[in-house]
Amino acid sequence: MKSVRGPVNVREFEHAARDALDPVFYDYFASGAQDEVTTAANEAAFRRLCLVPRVLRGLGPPGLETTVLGHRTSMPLLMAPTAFHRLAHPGAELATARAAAGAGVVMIAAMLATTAIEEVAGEARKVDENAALWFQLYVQPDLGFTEAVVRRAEAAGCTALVVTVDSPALGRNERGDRNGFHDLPPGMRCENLREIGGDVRGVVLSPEISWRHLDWLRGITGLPIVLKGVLHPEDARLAVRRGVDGLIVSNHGGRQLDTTPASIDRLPVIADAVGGEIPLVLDGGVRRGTDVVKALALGASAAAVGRPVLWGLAVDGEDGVARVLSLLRAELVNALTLCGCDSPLSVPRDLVVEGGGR
Ligand SMILES: Cc1cc2nc3c(=O)[nH]c(=O)nc-3n(C[C@H](O)[C@H](O)[C@H](O)COP(=O)(O)O)c2cc1C
Ligand SMILES: CCCCC(=O)C(=O)O
Repeated sequence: MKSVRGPVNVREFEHAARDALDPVFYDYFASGAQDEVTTAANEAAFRRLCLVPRVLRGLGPPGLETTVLGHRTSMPLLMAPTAFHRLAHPGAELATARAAAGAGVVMIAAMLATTAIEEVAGEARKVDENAALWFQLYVQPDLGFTEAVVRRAEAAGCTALVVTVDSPALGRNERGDRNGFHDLPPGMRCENLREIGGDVRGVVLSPEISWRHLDWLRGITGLPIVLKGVLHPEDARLAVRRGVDGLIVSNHGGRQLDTTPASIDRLPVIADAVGGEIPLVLDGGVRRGTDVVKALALGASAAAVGRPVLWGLAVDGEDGVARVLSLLRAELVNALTLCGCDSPLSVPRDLVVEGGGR
């Protein structure tokens, strides 16, 4: 018998989204690079890590509010940037933005969105005039165009730039190759790329992008800069030295270089390298409130979700995304309570052990 309540967790949202979506678009959202080893590893790593709760702490119900990069958020969970929301639902990024603003979480809007950043920002503000929106950027070799995009994000009121640094080339996506999916369907454009015609194929993922470009970016904008896609502790140290404001420890959901480690497995070593100097966000495979708790314990200020938002959007537009966020919120309250923690800031490192040892 089919459930009448709808999905009760993120996994069930994925199943429902798979039923709802064109299979080619489902593959685009779900897939990883090549053998999808890393995509699978991200979720598997969370299952391998165990939580060791503390008892009798008498703390009362946990509060979830915290700050990330100085922004208040109703819980330590952000929306990772994902491209092409219109493939999931006609409400596209406007629906996602309303759900994020309604839930009081930061949305990281993708440069490759199918809705212009000005419209996304306007929609979020209709729900909450203080809604926090960050902008994800692929630095382009054409610096004039890159600057034009940054100016649009600034003018729209975005409060941080998330520079994706794990993409000196596009990962090899074999599901996309098999499906012949290399371009947006007619009627959909990348509205943040208007200056170059709106065609996603105009975007250049270039191996020539370097720390020099970061210095240039630092010089043209006062916005905080967050690097997304750092996995090596030396890069984390270089980022701190270069004045970067935050890092997203991420392997792009396994969509770029396949066989990188699970992102959660890189978090402790990055946290040690950074030594608390700048905030860390963890994404990749976060599907449960317990996953968020593990990220907090291992040194993140917050976690972010990519695909879960897309599953919610595909199933029921704004309401679907809102439901995914509220499920994760309820799971997080439950997990923190069961762990004996009363806030995202009081999750100790020794809450997490490998496999049950020590
Ligand atoms: C369909 C899809 C599109 C994505 N597009 C972008 C993008 O445009 N820019 C970017 O920096 N990351 C992009 N990502 C990566 C996400 O920001 C995030 O790192 C990843 O999805 C996290 O893993 P999760 O999906 O397991 O939560 C995309 C991910 C997916 C699944
Ligand atoms: C040129 C498309 C890149 C979008 C992206 O980052 C992803 O699909 O993972």
